[in-house]
Amino acid sequence: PLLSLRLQTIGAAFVAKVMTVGDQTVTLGIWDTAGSERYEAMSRIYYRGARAAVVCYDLTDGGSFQRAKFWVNELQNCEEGCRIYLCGTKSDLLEEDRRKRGVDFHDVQDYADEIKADLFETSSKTGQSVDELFQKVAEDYVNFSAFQVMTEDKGVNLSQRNSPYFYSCCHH
Ligand SMILES: Nc1nc2c(ncn2[C@@H]2O[C@H](COP(=O)(O)OP(=O)(O)OP(=O)(O)O)[C@@H](O)[C@H]2O)c(=O)[nH]1
Repeated sequence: PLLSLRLQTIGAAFVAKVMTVGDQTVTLGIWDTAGSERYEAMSRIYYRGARAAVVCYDLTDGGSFQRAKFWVNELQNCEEGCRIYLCGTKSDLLEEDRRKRGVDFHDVQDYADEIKADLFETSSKTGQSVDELFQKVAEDYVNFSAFQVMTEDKGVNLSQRNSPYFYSCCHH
């Protein structure tokens, strides 16, 4: 094309997605934060208190996987109650040509095991595995919250500002 326009995320975009898990309805509040390091401080504001983070990298770009590790470290250091999902994007390009894979699948799988993250390979173009990813996020949220309620003595004190429930982006 003569003119190629690519909109970069500045700050964050928000969408609410209503999901069904068994007989429960869960509304995921999803913030799409800027991947660029330039907006690093701003992204931090949006994921504070998040219960789940989908860390994306481009399956055709090894460097993007290294940058994804930076965000995983950030989350591990700052967000104890946040489950991490690794998401390799643009899987449609690999369907076209396997040689385009820039990150070895087994290396990512090993890393995912190490950080106890689930791993998905998705395509925004074809929609491949996108629904599965968000369904897993919702299911884990429901199951993990149920487990947490069972193991907590007397519920949750919402007046505690550092309570993960206070900032939770997901709610029933
Ligand atoms: N083939 C293919 N191209 C994609 C896919 N997802 C994104 N792209 C392309 O990759 C480029 C970057 O996509 P974005 O969605 O803007 O990437 P981003 O990581 O959100 O970037 P920031 O907004 O800067 O954080 C665009 O040219 C998209 O068209 C995909 O699933 N398949």
